[in-house]
Amino acid sequence: MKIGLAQINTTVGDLAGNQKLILEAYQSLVASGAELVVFPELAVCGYPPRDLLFKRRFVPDQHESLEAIAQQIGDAPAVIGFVEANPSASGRDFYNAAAFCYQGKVQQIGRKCLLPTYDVFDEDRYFHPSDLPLVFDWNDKKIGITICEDIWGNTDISRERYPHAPVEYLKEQNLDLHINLSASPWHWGGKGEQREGLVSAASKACQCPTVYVNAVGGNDELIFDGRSMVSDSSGQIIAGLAAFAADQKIVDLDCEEISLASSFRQDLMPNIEEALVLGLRDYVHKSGFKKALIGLSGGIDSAVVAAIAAKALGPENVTGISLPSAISSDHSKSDAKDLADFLGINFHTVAIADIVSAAEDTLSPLTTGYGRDVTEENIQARARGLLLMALSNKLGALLLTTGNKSELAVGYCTLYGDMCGGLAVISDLPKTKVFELARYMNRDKPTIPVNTIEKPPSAELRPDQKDEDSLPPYDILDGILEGYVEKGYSSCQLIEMGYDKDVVKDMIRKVDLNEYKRKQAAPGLKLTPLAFGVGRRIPIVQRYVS
Ligand SMILES: Nc1ncnc2c1ncn2[C@@H]1O[C@H](COP(=O)(O)OP(=O)(O)OC[C@H]2O[C@@H]([n+]3cccc(C(=O)O)c3)[C@H](O)[C@@H]2O)[C@@H](O)[C@H]1O
Ligand SMILES: Nc1ncnc2c1ncn2[C@@H]1O[C@H](COP(=O)(O)OP(=O)(O)OP(=O)(O)O)[C@@H](O)[C@H]1O
Ligand SMILES: NC(=O)CC[C@H](N)C(=O)O
Repeated sequence: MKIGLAQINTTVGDLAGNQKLILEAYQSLVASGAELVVFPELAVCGYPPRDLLFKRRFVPDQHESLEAIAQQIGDAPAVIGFVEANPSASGRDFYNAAAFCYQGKVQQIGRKCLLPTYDVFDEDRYFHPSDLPLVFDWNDKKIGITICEDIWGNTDISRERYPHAPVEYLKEQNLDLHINLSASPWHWGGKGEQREGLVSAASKACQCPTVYVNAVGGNDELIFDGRSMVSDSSGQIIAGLAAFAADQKIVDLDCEEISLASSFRQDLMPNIEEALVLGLRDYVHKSGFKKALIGLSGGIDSAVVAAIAAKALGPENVTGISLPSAISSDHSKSDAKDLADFLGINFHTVAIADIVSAAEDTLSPLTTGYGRDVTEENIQARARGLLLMALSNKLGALLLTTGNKSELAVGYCTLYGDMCGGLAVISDLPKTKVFELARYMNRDKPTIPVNTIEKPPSAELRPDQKDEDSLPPYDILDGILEGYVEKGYSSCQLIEMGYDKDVVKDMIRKVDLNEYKRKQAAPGLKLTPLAFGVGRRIPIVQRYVS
């Protein structure tokens, strides 16, 4: 049997646009010989729809869209993810469902059994779980349909969470084909390999091929990497689709030719670069923007963000602004200009010395006698924020904010200053990884000036300031932050791991104190298993210390 895998990039809530994508992919795959076409989880409305589901017309409108799609489906079936209204409406009003459509109608409906409710997922809030996955006969073939998390029920972490794994049921069903519709976002730490293991294990258990179709594209902070795949009945992965790009392919299950896409397995840095490019491009374009704006300090964070933006949007759509103050170094200006030349982006200089002194003079009747402190440092960052947001308004370009995960963790950033902006591109990338990515981006041609990578990081908000005056070296800071923020270790555990007691206590205190800043920060693209954002919900006002 020839199966078409339609790895499409939907937009949440764009019912008309998603319908068009679904029908175009269906028609082109069927024209090329597909006998059955599979789409990702919730393809009709996009994933995750979150509280759009509570808008009274959303699910009915989405049902109408599914009906309109089904009318265009001919003899070759399409399996399409959608939200089904739950007629028994016992609290959770919907099912996360898959429609098996052919000959102009929805002929079968499968429902998700395991509802992920952890990290960025919140499906228990919306969906009712099905007891069993759908199994039915079509054209003398027995087909089983699962939806994303349903195949995760057998993993070590989820065995305790879910008492019944749908695959355990499916393996008794003598299936000819197992189909899984997914919306599985990427993060580093082996997610791709984990999925391959699960797809392969499902095939081995059911002794039949598994067709796994994943979503692709950015939606808010989530980056779906695609990498749809097929495994044969022995569990061998026999086909793979592109990573971080829309793709479609026909796989002939009767002709088990191994045709893995070359990008199927990749090193960490290409993954991070591609994830950021896709996440940034989709956030900007799906929000209705074409252009982006970045304050270029000559430092590494803004350089990496500008390089990602140039790749994602095209250099002609990116503008870098150097905003030197009275204390800015010469290299901050020349490194910013070199970067803009390397990238081919638009570049302008707007001096802020006058606006900073005007702000200080205006305040002086109220501040005389206090002495200079962080207030004046922040006035510079805020003057830049003011001017960059004005240019965003005027040029219709989205301002990208440049803070990395390390500084956002400890609050080394100015609220309403350098935190201004619509998307925090690298807010889930620790500073040590920012350096690695910058070096990686220079692999083929000069992209980021070497001086930007080699000079010591500095906020340049007071003369001769260096990040390491206020923070431990970044390799130590990032180790502590990974342990405390991502793994939940206590200070005692971190000290036992060999980190200095005073440094640990100071950094943990800073992380806890700065929750208020992160709550007001722009949304950021998720790259790690635990990002600041919807997957981490720490109270702002709290006093627990561990
Ligand atoms: N719990 C709470 N809930 C809500 N708001 C709270 C708050 N605690 C303080 N605040 C408010 O926040 C203010 C303090 O925050 P903020 O004004 O940002 O100022 P603050 O955090 O004191 O200073 C910013 C620090 O970041 C450094 N920095 C700035 C810019 C860039 C970089 C870099 O390297 O990239 C580093 C800078 O050198 C300075 O050390 C308080 O004055 C108060 O208004
Ligand atoms: N002179 C400047 N011109 C333009 N933008 C600036 C300037 N200084 C700071 N910014 C903006 O504020 C952000 C924070 O910069 P800062 O130098 O304080 O810290 P950083 O974390 O070392 O960042 P970077 O590595 O980009 O310098 C920068 O990434 C940039 O977007
Ligand atoms: N949509 C889903 O069910 C996603 C959950 C799954 N564990 C994943 O991250 O891939």
